[in-house]
Amino acid sequence: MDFKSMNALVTGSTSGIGLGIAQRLAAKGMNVMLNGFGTPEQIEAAKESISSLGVRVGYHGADLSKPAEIEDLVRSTEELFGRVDVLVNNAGIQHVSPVESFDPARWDAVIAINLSAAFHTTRLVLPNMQSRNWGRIVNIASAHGLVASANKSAYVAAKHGVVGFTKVVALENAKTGVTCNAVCPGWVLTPLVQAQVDARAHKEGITIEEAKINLLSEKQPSQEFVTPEQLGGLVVFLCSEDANEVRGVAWNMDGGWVAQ
Ligand SMILES: NC(=O)C1=CN([C@@H]2O[C@H](COP(=O)(O)OP(=O)(O)OC[C@H]3O[C@@H](n4cnc5c(N)ncnc54)[C@H](O)[C@@H]3O)[C@@H](O)[C@H]2O)C=CC1
Ligand SMILES: CC(=O)CC(=O)O
Repeated sequence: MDFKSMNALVTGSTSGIGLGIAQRLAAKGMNVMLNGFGTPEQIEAAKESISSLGVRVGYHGADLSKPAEIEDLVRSTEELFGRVDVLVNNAGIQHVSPVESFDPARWDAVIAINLSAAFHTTRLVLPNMQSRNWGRIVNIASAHGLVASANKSAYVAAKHGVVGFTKVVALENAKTGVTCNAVCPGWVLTPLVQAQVDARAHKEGITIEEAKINLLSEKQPSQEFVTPEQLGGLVVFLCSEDANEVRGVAWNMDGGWVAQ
């Protein structure tokens, strides 16, 4: 399988896990369409980190809570590269609150960005993948797609939804060359988690370093953060020929979180 003739769309790839995955795919020779928010400098740096690997790079700022912008993102990627071979649904946000005080607007945003966006991108790329009888869809779920934690109702519901959706897409395409799988990371030290570390340090009156240790100790037996690069390596594997019969899995990479 020649990754060098392939094109990937990675949502939420201006930082964190998405950028790490985009860089690993680009290092294998895939052209990459980036998406996500950020300052012009951040977006330029993300693009440069991909183009410096000798592949083509595009950027589209679609807000994934808006289906019309998702349609434009997919259409623009197909126009730029000719087709989408690999779709990585990665964009996500977090909101932490008990159910009774959970802001309904935050609930809607988490469900839209973390779950519904994956439905929209998938429904839009599938027909062309099916007509070519090849495609890879990788959904970045979470350990929270397999088990729950208090105060994360929307996130846990969305991530469990992503795992369920992944299985359905895998089954509907099981007799084709299109596979769909989920990756379920444990803690990764990205802006999404740094905000929780900072909040914890503030609330408990401890240092940022102590807050990181406490966060890991609670859930992640390895006591080490998973890295975006490691997750990128797993996505590269799921895109390979060796993964032709990996279908509908929810593959955790979580330092032992869900083994407990
Ligand atoms: N950091 C962690 O410990 C874990 C993260 N995840 C998941 O990994 C994915 C990436 O998260 P991180 O890299 O940690 O977070 P991050 O905050 O570093 O990156 C999120 C990305 O999504 C983009 N984004 C946010 N809202 C968007 C919107 N409305 N439209 C388009 N793009 C939007 C951001 O601009 C950014 O590029 C998320 O789905 C998250 O739930 C899963 C397990 C663990
Ligand atoms: C483990 C994750 O998915 C991150 C979180 O719960 O905030």
